[in-house]
Amino acid sequence: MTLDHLAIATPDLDLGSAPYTALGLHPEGPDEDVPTQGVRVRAFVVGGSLIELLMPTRPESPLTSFLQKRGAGLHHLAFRVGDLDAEMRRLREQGAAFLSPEPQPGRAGTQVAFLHPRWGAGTLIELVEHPAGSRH
Ligand SMILES: CC[C@@H](C(=O)O)C(=O)SCCNC(=O)CCNC(=O)[C@H](O)C(C)(C)COP(=O)(O)OP(=O)(O)OC[C@H]1O[C@@H](n2cnc3c(N)ncnc32)[C@H](O)[C@@H]1OP(=O)(O)O
Ligand SMILES: [Co+2]
Repeated sequence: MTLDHLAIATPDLDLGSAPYTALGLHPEGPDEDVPTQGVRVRAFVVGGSLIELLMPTRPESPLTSFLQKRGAGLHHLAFRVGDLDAEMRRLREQGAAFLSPEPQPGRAGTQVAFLHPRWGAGTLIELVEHPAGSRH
């Protein structure tokens, strides 16, 4: 399993990007809206992983309540899996609690599923399956 991305919550993508651009990182492509999650994403490639900055695009986005309750900063870790359905079945057999019953659309054509932060010992953990042939 590999680390697919770290996600950082920010109220403003340009503000949130400042430390990463100062470090010499560049956005991978244009910002992407993911309406099913209520977020806009800016992704920076770091080695084989991404840092994703997430900004809410509507009041009921999970990022809106996160920013209100906790402020800007690390929001979740995401691990890349080959077969998301199989991995969800395997973890459910061990008692894992997913936040939605089925995989949902993520950025760049991915399918994603989130595990409750309680299961993640205080960290929100996401599993990601990429479409065949994609790098990031
Ligand atoms: C860009 C698209 C996609 C991708 O391709 O990568 C994404 O990453 S989308 C990212 C945004 N989507 C999500 O986060 C979906 C999953 N999240 C949720 O369903 C909710 O955010 C949540 C985790 C269930 C929290 O919902 P909320 O309504 O805010 O509930 P609470 O405030 O009551 O929180 C419950 C509990 O969990 C703790 N918490 C909340 N968020 C986090 C977090 N990001 N990291 C760690 N812990 C978190 C919160 O403090 C509460 O703890 P207790 O008080 O101890 O119960
Ligand atoms: Co994510």
